Amino acid sequence: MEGSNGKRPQGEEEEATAGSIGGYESLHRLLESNLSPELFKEASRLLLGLNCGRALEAISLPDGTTALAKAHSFDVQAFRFNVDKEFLRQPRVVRVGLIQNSIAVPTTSHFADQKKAIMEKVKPMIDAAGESGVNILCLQEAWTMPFAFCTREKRWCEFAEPIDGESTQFLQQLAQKYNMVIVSPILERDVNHGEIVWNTAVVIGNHGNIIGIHRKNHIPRVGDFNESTYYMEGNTGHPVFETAYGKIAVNICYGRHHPLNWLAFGLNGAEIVLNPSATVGELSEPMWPIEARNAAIANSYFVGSINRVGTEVFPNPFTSGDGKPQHADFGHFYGSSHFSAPDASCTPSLSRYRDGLMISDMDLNLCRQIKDKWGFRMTARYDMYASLLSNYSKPDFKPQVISDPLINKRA
Ligand SMILES: NC(=O)NCCC(=O)O
Repeated sequence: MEGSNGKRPQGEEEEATAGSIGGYESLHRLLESNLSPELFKEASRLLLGLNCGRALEAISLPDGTTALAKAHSFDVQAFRFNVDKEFLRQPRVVRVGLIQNSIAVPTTSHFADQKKAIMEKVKPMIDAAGESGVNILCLQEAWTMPFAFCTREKRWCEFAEPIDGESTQFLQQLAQKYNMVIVSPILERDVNHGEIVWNTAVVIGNHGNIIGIHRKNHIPRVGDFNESTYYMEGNTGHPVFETAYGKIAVNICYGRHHPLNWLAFGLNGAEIVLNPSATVGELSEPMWPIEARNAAIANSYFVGSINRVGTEVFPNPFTSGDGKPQHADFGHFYGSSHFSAPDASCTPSLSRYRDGLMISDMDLNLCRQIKDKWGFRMTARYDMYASLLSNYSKPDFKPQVISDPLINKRA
């Protein structure tokens, strides 16, 4: 367990802290433990912003939740995003949860055992969310399996399930039990279209019904992320799911590097966009706290960012055409799940190496308040960009560049 200073005591197994920052769970914990309270307050203000002029409030959770977190050794944190009081609208507070986790057994185990072990591991975390009254819960990308897409081996396709398959049925019961919307990102087997594979989020309603699906729009071709070997770019557009608790959308992992992807969910009216991900430190960590937060600001909605944790070692080494020697793992998935708000505030992040549940209360009225304040939608000039994009996508597009006729003249 983490000590009272946020650092693991010396002597605990090194493996337990693999992925820590000098023994600390997160940058936030590192700063909190090493700065004076005044300096920490200032650093937090600059790093996390302010919400309604104040630092975000932590909220206390029921004893049942903290007991589950202790018993199953996962990080749990909870915060509240406030809004200004309005005269004509009632508050629209929803409680949203994000779950990050490592895989449960080695990737060499029987596939059925791997899936079962992950489901067993995630179940108490879902229970903890349910006990805490979470209304909308999102799991990590391809949560039922190791992120084996680095390997290019086709046998991992066996983890793919139809939309109404085993993991959906498992979650449907929990959604109903806890009256909770659950977003379940899985590897999908499209049984109606030649059994092809997609990277899909299934949105399960609070009555246990399947509201719909979204398939990952942008497929990475970077580093070890050889996902294009397995599935194509999604064909579901940018759906927004109107749930009992608000309008939500799912921007799956690599889609977070595409501002137009974020924009499209916003144009369709999303109030919360969930970003279930699987990404590693060496590749993307400097981008992680920026992109989602920028999307929340630019599109006046909340974003929930989730990344898996740990290092997943595969049976056979692979290369990825980047000149690096062959290796058998992606590197460290750095967790750090968190929420960003339209007013530019964000929560601290969950642990860089432990499983975790991040909970936030958010009043969705903040979305319109920020639209009214900043007017980004009003000032966006969509027609100008629509015409540029339409021209750009034609084969005869010429970039609008005005060259200095004297560019080659000597001074
Ligand atoms: N899962 C996934 O799309 N990862 C790509 C790497 C990244 O976007 O950081």
